[in-house]
Amino acid sequence: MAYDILVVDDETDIRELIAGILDDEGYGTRTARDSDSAIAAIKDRRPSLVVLDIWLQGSRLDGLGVLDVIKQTDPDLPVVIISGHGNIETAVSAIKRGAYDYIEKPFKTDRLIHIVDRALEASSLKREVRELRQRSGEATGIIGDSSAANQLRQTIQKVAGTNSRIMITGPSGSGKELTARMIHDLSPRAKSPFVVLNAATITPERMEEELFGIEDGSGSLRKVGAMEEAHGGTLYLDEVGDMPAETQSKILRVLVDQSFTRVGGATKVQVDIRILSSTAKNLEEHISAGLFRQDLYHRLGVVPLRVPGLAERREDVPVLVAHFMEQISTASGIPLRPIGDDAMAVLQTHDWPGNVRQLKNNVERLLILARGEPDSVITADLLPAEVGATLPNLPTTGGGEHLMSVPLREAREIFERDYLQAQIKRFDGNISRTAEFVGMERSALHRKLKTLGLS
Ligand SMILES: Nc1ncnc2c1ncn2[C@@H]1O[C@H](COP(=O)(O)OP(=O)(O)OP(=O)(O)O)[C@@H](O)[C@H]1O
Repeated sequence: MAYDILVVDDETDIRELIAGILDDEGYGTRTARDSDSAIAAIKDRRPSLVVLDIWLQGSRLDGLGVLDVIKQTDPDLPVVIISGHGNIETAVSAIKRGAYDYIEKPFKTDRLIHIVDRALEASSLKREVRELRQRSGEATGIIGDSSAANQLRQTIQKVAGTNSRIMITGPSGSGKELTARMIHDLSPRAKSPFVVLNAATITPERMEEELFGIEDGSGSLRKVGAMEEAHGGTLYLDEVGDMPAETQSKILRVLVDQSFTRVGGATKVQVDIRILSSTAKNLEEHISAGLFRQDLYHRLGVVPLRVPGLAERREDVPVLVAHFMEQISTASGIPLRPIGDDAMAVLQTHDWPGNVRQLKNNVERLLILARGEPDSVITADLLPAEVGATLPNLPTTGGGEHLMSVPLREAREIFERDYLQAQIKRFDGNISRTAEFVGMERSALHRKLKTLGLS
């Protein structure tokens, strides 16, 4: 998708000049001459970036005022400030209020392009980091050699290039979201956002504001919803069967004309999105029970795609285990451990009701808990009871508790210490860069390090 840059300046010459330069660079541009039309243009459709004059004569708000509105409603929208010569103080104050950078008038074309490029790069990087963090070290592809995994990859390849809507079905933890991400990553929309909305975790009262955003009484944008955030990209509706009936009708309307109104608003917002949905439930039963609209089901599931549970592809277990071990070890610095044949046999014969997610959690726990014994092979007796191993001679923690009865949450705390230690080392002790990488505020990281006894 081409970038869409909004140029806001009260001086027509400068406005047209900036828009012209950016157009020549291949960016799409829109322009606004005052604060109200700028806010209206943003409300109309979220731009990729705003180039904003600081003065805006004759406007209700000056540039800083517009900047404040943007940062309150959409803090991730990058803003480049145009300031008058010798106005460094105001420009610096703009940066403190959240602008990405500023450029002084008169400016050189190259400098404008350079700053805009950098701001766009930083914001897509920011988004990538956020998405990566959401994935929290997840696989970048479907791992597995079974014919079921091969077939799944082939189907993903086939449907990715089309714009068709897809209903992904399969049991919980089987890889539906991963499948949706792969479809997005392989599609022409890959450079635009992939936005996840999990209907099972949002209360019916908040569903519409999460999907469509909010406008207040005066028509100002208060919150960007998932539909708008996904503009140009893909919206993944997880557990779509849990959508309240009223929201289902509204989604149906979006599918028909690719536009919607925000909660509390009247203006139509046009979006270009591809919708992928998923369900672990039997939606046909939901339809018979009158809980899900049949017409919506057909429109969302133009292409149905089923992700098989792990019990249907046991041959994938060894390669998944190896993959997760490596992933966790790389992220945390915990050394890899070889896994014994007996343990692997147990893992491969287990039924995995929680599918790949459950297997992954167990691998994580094994790696963390086996880390005290360098080079030791992970044996079946280290496996948790629910996985079906016999548990004689369990190693014990300092407190005398059985290691495998340590809940994953506590195991993760042990893991967290190693993880943070490894990241700090990686960034040569630089706390700011570590904090940015692990997605924490600097002060929060400091506190965490203290609690963990690391500082
Ligand atoms: N074939 C696979 N290869 C590598 N990793 C996988 C695979 N399948 C699933 N995973 C990983 O397992 C975890 C669960 O997968 P995912 O979240 O995609 O499942 P889901 O079916 O969407 O779950 P839910 O129904 O709970 O939403 C994720 O960490 C994912 O990266």
